[in-house]
Amino acid sequence: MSLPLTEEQRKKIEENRQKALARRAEKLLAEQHQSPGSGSSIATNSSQSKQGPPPNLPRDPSKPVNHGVVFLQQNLNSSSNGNQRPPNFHSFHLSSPGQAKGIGKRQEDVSPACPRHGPSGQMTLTGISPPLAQSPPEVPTQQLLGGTLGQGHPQASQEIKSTPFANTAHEPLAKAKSFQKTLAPFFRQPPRDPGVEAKAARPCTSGQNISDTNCGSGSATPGTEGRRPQKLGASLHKAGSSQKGMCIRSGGRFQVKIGYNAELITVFKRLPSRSYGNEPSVLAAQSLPTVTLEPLEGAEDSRESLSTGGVAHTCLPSAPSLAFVKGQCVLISRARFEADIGYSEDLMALFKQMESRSYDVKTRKWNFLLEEHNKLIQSVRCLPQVQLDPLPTTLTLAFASQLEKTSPCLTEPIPEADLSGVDPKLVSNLLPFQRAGVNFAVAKRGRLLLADDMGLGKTIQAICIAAFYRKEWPLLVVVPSSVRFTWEQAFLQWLPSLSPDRINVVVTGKDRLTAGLVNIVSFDLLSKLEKQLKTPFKVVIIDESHFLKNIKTARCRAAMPLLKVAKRVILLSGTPAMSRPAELYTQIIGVRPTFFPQFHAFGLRYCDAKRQPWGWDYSGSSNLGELKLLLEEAVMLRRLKCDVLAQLPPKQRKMVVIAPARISTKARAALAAAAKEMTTMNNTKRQQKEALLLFFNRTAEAKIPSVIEYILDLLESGREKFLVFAHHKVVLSAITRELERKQVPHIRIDGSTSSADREDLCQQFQLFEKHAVAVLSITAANMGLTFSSADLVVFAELFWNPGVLLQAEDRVHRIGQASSVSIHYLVARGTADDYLWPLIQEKIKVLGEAGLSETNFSEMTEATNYFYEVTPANGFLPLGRVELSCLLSPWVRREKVGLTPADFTQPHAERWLYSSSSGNRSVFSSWNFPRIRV
Ligand SMILES: Nc1ncnc2c1ncn2[C@@H]1O[C@H](COP(=O)(O)OP(=O)(O)OP(=O)(O)O)[C@@H](O)[C@H]1O
Repeated sequence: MSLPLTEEQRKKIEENRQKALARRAEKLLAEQHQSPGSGSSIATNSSQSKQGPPPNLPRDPSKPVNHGVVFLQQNLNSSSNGNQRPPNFHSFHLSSPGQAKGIGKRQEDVSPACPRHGPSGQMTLTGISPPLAQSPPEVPTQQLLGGTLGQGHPQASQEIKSTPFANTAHEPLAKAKSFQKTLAPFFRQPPRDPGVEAKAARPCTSGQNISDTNCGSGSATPGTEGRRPQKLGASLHKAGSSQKGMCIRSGGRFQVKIGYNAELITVFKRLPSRSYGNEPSVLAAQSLPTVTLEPLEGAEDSRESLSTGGVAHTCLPSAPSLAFVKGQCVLISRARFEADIGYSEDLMALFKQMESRSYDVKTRKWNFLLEEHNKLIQSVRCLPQVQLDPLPTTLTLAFASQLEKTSPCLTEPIPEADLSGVDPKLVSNLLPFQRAGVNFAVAKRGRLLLADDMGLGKTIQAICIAAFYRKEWPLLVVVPSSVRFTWEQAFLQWLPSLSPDRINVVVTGKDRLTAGLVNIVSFDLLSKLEKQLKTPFKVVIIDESHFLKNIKTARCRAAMPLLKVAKRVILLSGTPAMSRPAELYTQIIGVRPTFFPQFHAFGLRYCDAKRQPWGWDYSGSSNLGELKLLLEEAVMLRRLKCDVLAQLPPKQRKMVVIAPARISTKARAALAAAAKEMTTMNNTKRQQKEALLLFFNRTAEAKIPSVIEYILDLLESGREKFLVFAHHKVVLSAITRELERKQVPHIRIDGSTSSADREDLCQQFQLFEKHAVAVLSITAANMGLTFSSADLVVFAELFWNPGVLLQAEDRVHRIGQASSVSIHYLVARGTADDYLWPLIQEKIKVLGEAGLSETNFSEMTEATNYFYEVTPANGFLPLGRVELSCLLSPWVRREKVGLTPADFTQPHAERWLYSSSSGNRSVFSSWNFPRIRV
């Protein structure tokens, strides 16, 4: 940390600064003398305003007259151009003290005397003229006068007070012109990063910027920002004398205290917010031999101040540029862009030549059809004092059809994709909005970010899109490790044509990444295994693609090259950016590698990039409307739950298969022992029950790491509020411990929580504004509590009484719940869940058939792939209907197919048993028994 400067050090620094500035002025002056051609200042561009193009008139240094000027500014913070960098105010020097005269006429009255320089249509002192002539007709005159024009008029927030100044109307016409030359550098933009400046710099069209034309007075005002003060220095030197003045803040306005200078007054008169005060103090600066206007104290960026008279100058924040306007084009809709730029008379004239022009009274900006973009930019390049940056190339490419007007209609309907090659089971199950998602993906040639809200079925859509490009497989699916097996199940469920042994779930770093036709790998393993890749995958799915948000992470570094070479890239995320646009960058270039090749360009435009002493800060946001349009046009499809609520069931259950790899060897051994105990043939019913309880206990401990991993993944994915139910204290405690460690706000309600506390905790959770987790006991918190502010329930453990589970689900699915509720059941292979899950299914089914439960659990979960429908066609034997009594006892099933306890713990690739109950519905888990081929 640096120590504060002492007073003495500050003085020394200030002295040195003054000296440096003086030396700089000297040097510039010398340069000025050496190159007479460049000594000219104001561009020869004259306005085509009502007054017509006046000649370049020499500055008149005569008539020293004492007078004061009060220059009022209402809104010191108003930004004058699209760059959002307010021009700064600089000191100025005038060569000839003038005779005091009244100056009070409005610009229109004086205009014949106000020379404009340069080619037709060009106004030199951009932003000074009152906006009346250029104002859109819709804007009330009073607004214009009152300074509410805003963007189109940098000084629009200034109030016009036409307090008469003495005698200005009688000033020789010639005087006015030199004001432009002299005052132009007063308001300049702060120094910018050279890189940024270079990027933003508009090529000088004819080499004729402001500095290129000599107005005959010898004073100089360069057109380029960096050169303006130099020319000013030259001007001062030639004049040989100057006046001193200063800016004094006065409420929302500021006063300029300075002696008379005819040119200065002419400029003042052209400022709409001018007002004249006759207080003695204002006159204090009169008749000084030099003119130095000291800017307001405390203004930003004192480094930018220029001192030519030995006075330290600071900059005036937000003062409008008198000479140079700079801004940018910003997209505001698929068809239109707006010019985000300060006021310039010539620019207004140019805008009015655009056929598609439209003025937005709210934003006070002009906007145009995209097809006029190139024309406008080209025309603006002829205005030396205006810099209007075009839309970035990425945008012009993305909206090429609008720019080139190749597309007759604005929103062309997305054609229906031909899904005849995709499994009918999948296609027929797509909800209408999901089908539209697949169409969108195919229209984008298989490269997109599918950013549907959580729970809207991104998995089924992604599988369908990938299946559309099946000829280009093998397919790579990169997912968080906690959902690897859920994805496997989803492929099995939705693509019956895909043989199960063609699915390769990569479980360890020793596995092969390319062993299957469908290869599912976690982010972390991908970074270890990517070197295995000899030929790139042509089709890649990335689930929870926001995991790639940080380009520096190993997972991102591993995935990005794959995405670049893949032909189809399907990114899935319900929360592509959780806090700032910078997080979107990798996902955007993942889908469109040619967009914004440099992050910096993206950062400047959309992350409000700011240079800090330590480097660039990209944590902000800017032009978000444009970013949204770009994403929607070329990268992303996003639907919110509320958009498609009518198509969604009130509850969506999902079985999440927890990765068995997370179960420790010790736990696995304990589970095997418990399973063995359960399968002892001669056990009584009571003994069987005890054995199941033992198995259940062991399962609880074994599942803890995977449960925690899943919860943390949910939090990382942006799930804000959810409930986690568990039965065992050890599980509840492990979860709360982890949440405490991660400092995630949470509540816990279990059997030891008093009824008074329960209500309080419940209220606390309901009122939490950000993310929060309610950790609840299945048996102690399944009734009487309302958690409708959440829409997700996670069951870390199962329970044999489905009625209790349903009640627990309904803590969220109740009155006050406006959304579709997601229920995730975490089920671990090779554990008691193998028994409990089918048991629960059937019990609920029975309840449903008896009219005691509205929920057809089996139907819901069938869609969530716990079961596998078997047909002889796919090589498996349907075992026929199994009696309900048998279903309630897992042993019957086992005996029926002749399994041994060891089968329960075999590697998942070999576990397949299929059976069917009524109709075609399978009722047995697809993974908890060995596979039996017919
Ligand atoms: N068309 C459908 N038919 C049947 N079930 C569906 C359908 N669409 C989605 N589901 C089910 O809805 C649940 C949520 O789907 P999925 O997990 O794909 O959502 P998601 O958008 O990926 O959510 P998240 O972002 O939370 O991962 C799953 O159980 C899924 O099987």
